[in-house]
Amino acid sequence: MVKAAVMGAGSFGTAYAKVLRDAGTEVTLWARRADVADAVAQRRVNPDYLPGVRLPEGLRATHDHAEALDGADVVVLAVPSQSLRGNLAAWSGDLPPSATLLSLAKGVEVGTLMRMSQVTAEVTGAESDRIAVLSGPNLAKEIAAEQPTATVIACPDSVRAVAVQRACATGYFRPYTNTDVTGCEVGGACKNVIALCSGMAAGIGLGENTSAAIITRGLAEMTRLGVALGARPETLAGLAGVGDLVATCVSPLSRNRSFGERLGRGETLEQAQQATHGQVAEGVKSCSSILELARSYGVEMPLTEAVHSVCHGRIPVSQALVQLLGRRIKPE
Ligand SMILES: NC(=O)c1ccc[n+]([C@@H]2O[C@H](COP(=O)([O-])OP(=O)(O)OC[C@H]3O[C@@H](n4cnc5c(N)ncnc54)[C@H](O)[C@@H]3O)[C@@H](O)[C@H]2O)c1
Ligand SMILES: O=P(O)(O)OC[C@H](O)CO
Repeated sequence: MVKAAVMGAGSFGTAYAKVLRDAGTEVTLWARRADVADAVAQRRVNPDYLPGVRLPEGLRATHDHAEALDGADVVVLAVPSQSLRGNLAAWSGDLPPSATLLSLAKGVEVGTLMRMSQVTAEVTGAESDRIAVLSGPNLAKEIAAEQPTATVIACPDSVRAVAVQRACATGYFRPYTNTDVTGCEVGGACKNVIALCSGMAAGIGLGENTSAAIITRGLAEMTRLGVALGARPETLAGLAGVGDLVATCVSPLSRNRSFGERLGRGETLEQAQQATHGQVAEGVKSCSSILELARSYGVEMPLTEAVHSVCHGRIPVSQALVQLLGRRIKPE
């Protein structure tokens, strides 16, 4: 039986641990907080992150990272992107040397401008064929409710991708494989920023024409960046690109969209942050790193630029809108 360590017991780490366990994989979930590990191990619940969800029998949980990692074939990295480097450094002495390292995080590191697979390679020294990413339209609460969900598992080594695919395929969770790690990571990181934008538009009262324009032009700008970084455009047209973009831009369950909506309604960044109750809206930080990355490749990302101006330049959403619509008109 495949053995997995899921490192991070937030919403998605917990939901994906359930998927793996439901698929027949042996799973240990590592929680940063001892009380969360105890709740999962003893009562089969994670009330802070997935309230109301009954977790499967046989799902182990611990607060001790070495215990979770011991003998794992797959190590699932389920912490927020800006904390991945620090967490990996703390775990690196205990990572099994031939395990597949599977990142669930959707972001670009501030400062280094690295994608999560690059951070993982740098910190652990693992070869790129051992590093995989999972990305797609995967709202944790819907997965935990066992609603039909598809995703993409990307790894340069297709044998490893298929092994992870088999370890998490269930009646409600359908993983596809891909070798385009860059495309999946660019899609996952950029869609959070576009979802912030979509939420901002909804928050100031705009309707579906605007929403559709943001999603479509958001796809165009994330595809431009992906291609510049070596991704395949087909990946951005798939589940990890347009699929995730649509789910995140339209769902009230998305933390990024909800965060943007609060800003659109006139709340400050601090007020919106407080309302997340400690959960991550990854796009707030990644809009800076993505924008810097895009500029370094000469790629235009006007929606990302607008989100960055609102979040970090502190301009009102209405002013960002005027700036966007004042851009030079051009062919599609
Ligand atoms: N929630 C979803 O629906 C979903 C779906 C797909 C991908 N993701 C991605 O998965 C990653 C994790 O998201 P999540 O929803 O599980 O996040 P979350 O905010 O619900 O939980 C984060 C978890 O990481 C732990 N953690 C460890 N070190 C941390 C640190 N230094 N700072 C903050 N938290 C730390 C927290 O204790 C917590 O258990 C993100 O990159 C997110 O974009 C989330
Ligand atoms: O809640 P969000 O905005 O972090 O989005 C969750 C997932 O990434 C959707 O696929």
